Amino acid sequence: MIGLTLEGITRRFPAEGPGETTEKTVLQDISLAIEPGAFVTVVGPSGVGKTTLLRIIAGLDHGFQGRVAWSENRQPKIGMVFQEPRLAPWLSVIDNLLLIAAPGARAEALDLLDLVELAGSENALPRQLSGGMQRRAALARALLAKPDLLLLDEPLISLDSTRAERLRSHLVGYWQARKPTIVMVTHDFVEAVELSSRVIALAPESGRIALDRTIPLPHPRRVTDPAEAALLDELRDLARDWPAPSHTTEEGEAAPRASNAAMRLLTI
Ligand SMILES: Nc1ncnc2c1ncn2[C@@H]1O[C@H](COP(=O)(O)OP(=O)(O)OP(=O)(O)O)[C@@H](O)[C@H]1O
Repeated sequence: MIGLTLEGITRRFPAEGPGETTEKTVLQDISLAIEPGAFVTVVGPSGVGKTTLLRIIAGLDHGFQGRVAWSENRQPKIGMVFQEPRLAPWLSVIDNLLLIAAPGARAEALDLLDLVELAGSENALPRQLSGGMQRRAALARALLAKPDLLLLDEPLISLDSTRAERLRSHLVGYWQARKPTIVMVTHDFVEAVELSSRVIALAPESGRIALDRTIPLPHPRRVTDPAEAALLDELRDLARDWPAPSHTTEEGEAAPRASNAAMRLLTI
């Protein structure tokens, strides 16, 4: 198991647009120690820098100030699921999975496709799948690589609520069995509180950490548990002034986000 430490991470992007001279700071002085085997969820409004933080941790963004250090002084094996699935369009789903897997991994790849509820789609080309299905294939591909650190950018967005519920439970089962360290980004507070061992909220404007809570509750969790309910209330209070995000449906169309997460927040 691998842990990581973020020390004073600050990310500024150059000014955009003619006449704009001020740099844009999206993350400011983010310092965190993430325990080996933790399941950390990062929440925050759209544009606050959640994806940027994942990209910095993944080593895909080098333009930041600060430091990322690993608990064992070695570069971990990192699996990342991006918001866009990034499957090779000319390869079938199973071949996309096997592209970066060890030889002889076909049976395991099929098991993982089953886990993400894509059994029977292994020979389809990515374009024959919906956006949500492609994202699930990308999740299976990341799991097959057996990463020490799994970085997930909204992996369950746009799924219908029943399927999302099942996949959450599969994801927790995978985490408990394998104990990779997970850092996940989500807009869904209930998802954050149901799944993770720690929730971190980033504040708009300042780009700093607004909330950092560990969740020492066993799984499966119930949102009616007082400790969970209290944390949800705290997150809702924080988010009162956040600009409304938008999301993408299973069919890949932009849709107003009056959907799952909001409904679930309202009904709990
Ligand atoms: N390469 C870049 N150059 C300039 N600005 C960038 C770059 N990458 C990200 N940004 C800006 O940084 C901000 C944070 O982007 P990021 O994608 O990390 O936000 P986010 O919190 O993940 O948003 P969302 O929830 O909508 O995915 C955005 O305003 C974005 O436009």
